[in-house]
Amino acid sequence: MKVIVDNKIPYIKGLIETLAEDVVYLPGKEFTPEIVKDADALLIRTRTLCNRQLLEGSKVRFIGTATIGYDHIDTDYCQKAGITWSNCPGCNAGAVEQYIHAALLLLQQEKGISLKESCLGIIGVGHVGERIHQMAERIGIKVLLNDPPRADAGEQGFTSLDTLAEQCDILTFHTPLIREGKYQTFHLADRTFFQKLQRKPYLLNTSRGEVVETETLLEALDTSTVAGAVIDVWENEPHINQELLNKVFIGTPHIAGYSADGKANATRMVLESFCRFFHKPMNFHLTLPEISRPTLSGEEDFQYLQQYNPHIDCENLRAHPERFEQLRGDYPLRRE
Ligand SMILES: NC(=O)c1ccc[n+]([C@@H]2O[C@H](COP(=O)([O-])OP(=O)(O)OC[C@H]3O[C@@H](n4cnc5c(N)ncnc54)[C@H](O)[C@@H]3O)[C@@H](O)[C@H]2O)c1
Ligand SMILES: O=C(O)[C@H](O)[C@H](O)COP(=O)(O)O
Repeated sequence: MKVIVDNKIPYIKGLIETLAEDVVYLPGKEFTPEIVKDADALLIRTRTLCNRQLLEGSKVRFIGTATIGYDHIDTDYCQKAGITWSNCPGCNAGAVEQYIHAALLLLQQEKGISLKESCLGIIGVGHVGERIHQMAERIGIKVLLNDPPRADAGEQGFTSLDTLAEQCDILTFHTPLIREGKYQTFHLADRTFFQKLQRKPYLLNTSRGEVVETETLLEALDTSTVAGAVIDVWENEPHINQELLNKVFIGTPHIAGYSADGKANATRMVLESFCRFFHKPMNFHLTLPEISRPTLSGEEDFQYLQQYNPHIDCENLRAHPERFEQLRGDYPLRRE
């Protein structure tokens, strides 16, 4: 069996070789129709666009993406072509929670936001959004939730996006990228949405860049319709809008989910899906390297930021925006 593996999936080397005879490692952007033609499976990240152009005429029967998001897989095409795919639900939700928690603490420390007197709107309340919800309740922020698919399924506790726009001081996006249909999230934050904002909120986006319309966010920052933004995901990555990078409070190279723990979960889950599909025994063991924990001092919030402070990732990106992809590829995976 031949498997092509993205060479930036950590902890997989040595394990996949026990499950397949022929394993080829490649950068995610270098998967071509010629290369995948005789592969049985692809183990990918968000950088490999899996569509007709890549897959037509190939032997590929299984695609596993070691990520939560799967908007880079043309699922309709895969269904028609008889290709099974899987993602890793929730794998790095803890890392995104850590990122948002740190961003909220920085808003409090540096922008004078009183979290306990603020209202946080969470748009998309799945694996990540639920964790943010619980974290926000722990630290005493009032929360409003927006998730039309869950509300339409009869679940309680959700409110409209318009209500969030009117009442929230901080808005955080955690939806998948859905390009069309009833639950479209492509440019969910568009001009109409920004016009409804009442409280000059901070806007946080760790979902996908295309969920927020870049030009309109820039205008909203210029006109103080929003007080500021924390942006981890960008339209047109890795060729990001540098004007936006310079204007945001925090701008990072799509690393909110980049904890060692989250990456290890993803690798384990993608291997489990691979084994289920090909009826292989799951007798591999994935262990994370031990880390020496730093000695922390000061108050609890200060200690939290000593463990992870997104300003450092922001400074690195501002110094070299052209190295967006390299900064992700060489990221020193943090612990949750
Ligand atoms: N920046 C990062 O590193 C990073 C890491 C993990 C995930 N993500 C992104 O975050 C997204 C969410 O992750 P998750 O694990 O919570 O996914 P999930 O599928 O568990 O939850 C997504 C939620 O969004 C809701 N939703 C769908 N359409 C919506 C709409 N139009 N408006 C409001 N809510 C809507 C769904 O009902 C669901 O509850 C992923 O799809 C991925 O794109 C980014
Ligand atoms: O969807 C996800 O899981 C995240 O966006 C993830 O962090 C992206 O990871 P990458 O494709 O860079 O491995």
